[in-house]
Amino acid sequence: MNPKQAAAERAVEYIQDGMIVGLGTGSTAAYAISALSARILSEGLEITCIPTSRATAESARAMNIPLSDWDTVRKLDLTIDGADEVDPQFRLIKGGGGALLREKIVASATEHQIIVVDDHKLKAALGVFPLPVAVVPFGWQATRDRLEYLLSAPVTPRKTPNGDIFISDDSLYVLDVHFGGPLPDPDALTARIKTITGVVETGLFVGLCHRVIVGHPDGATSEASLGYTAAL
Ligand SMILES: O=C[C@H](O)[C@H](O)[C@H](O)COP(=O)(O)O
Repeated sequence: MNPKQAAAERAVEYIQDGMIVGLGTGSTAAYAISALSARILSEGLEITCIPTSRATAESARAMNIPLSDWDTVRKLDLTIDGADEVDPQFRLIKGGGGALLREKIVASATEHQIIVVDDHKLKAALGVFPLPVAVVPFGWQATRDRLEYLLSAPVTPRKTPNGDIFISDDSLYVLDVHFGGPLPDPDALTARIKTITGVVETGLFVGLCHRVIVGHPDGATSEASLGYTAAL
């Protein structure tokens, strides 16, 4: 079995009747959405979900997964999402698909955040994958220049495969910061970046992951948890 699929299917086992569940974005999270849909069908699982992107909402609807909105939900019991890099302290780089802002809002409101990855995503230190930063489109060129100056690293605007500038679900641009090596002081980095006017959010997630489930090439999974003590 595909390692991403194996990790995602293991994560879906943590979902219980009555939960409010966050649905992540990306290819790994997509496997979780399919597995969840299968459980709803086979077990009559009663849950409601908050999607982290329009694409995820569309997939969930197509698979008859009940969705909710923020009018009725303030806290989520469990969220399953992917990541681009994970370090030993469970810090993450996310946003390879541009969904970092909604993903961080959902993660911040989630009691038990499960990150599902294949073993290539495990890193001793974050920073080879470019760090996405969501910015307001107005004056983005000036925001990019200030980011480059602050961080001493090249910053490029995210483009679509056909070369247009990428626009997020919240009508923001995404600037990728190419550190090309370990992030400088990851715990303080988002606060530093947010001193720049025009920056909305970064794809650096600190203190927002409680469990990591890793899929391996042979289809086995391994997992570890941090700071989450509820009986499972
Ligand atoms: O914006 C996208 C998300 O942060 C994804 O969860 C992340 O990029 C991982 O995606 P994938 O599972 O496709 O590697």
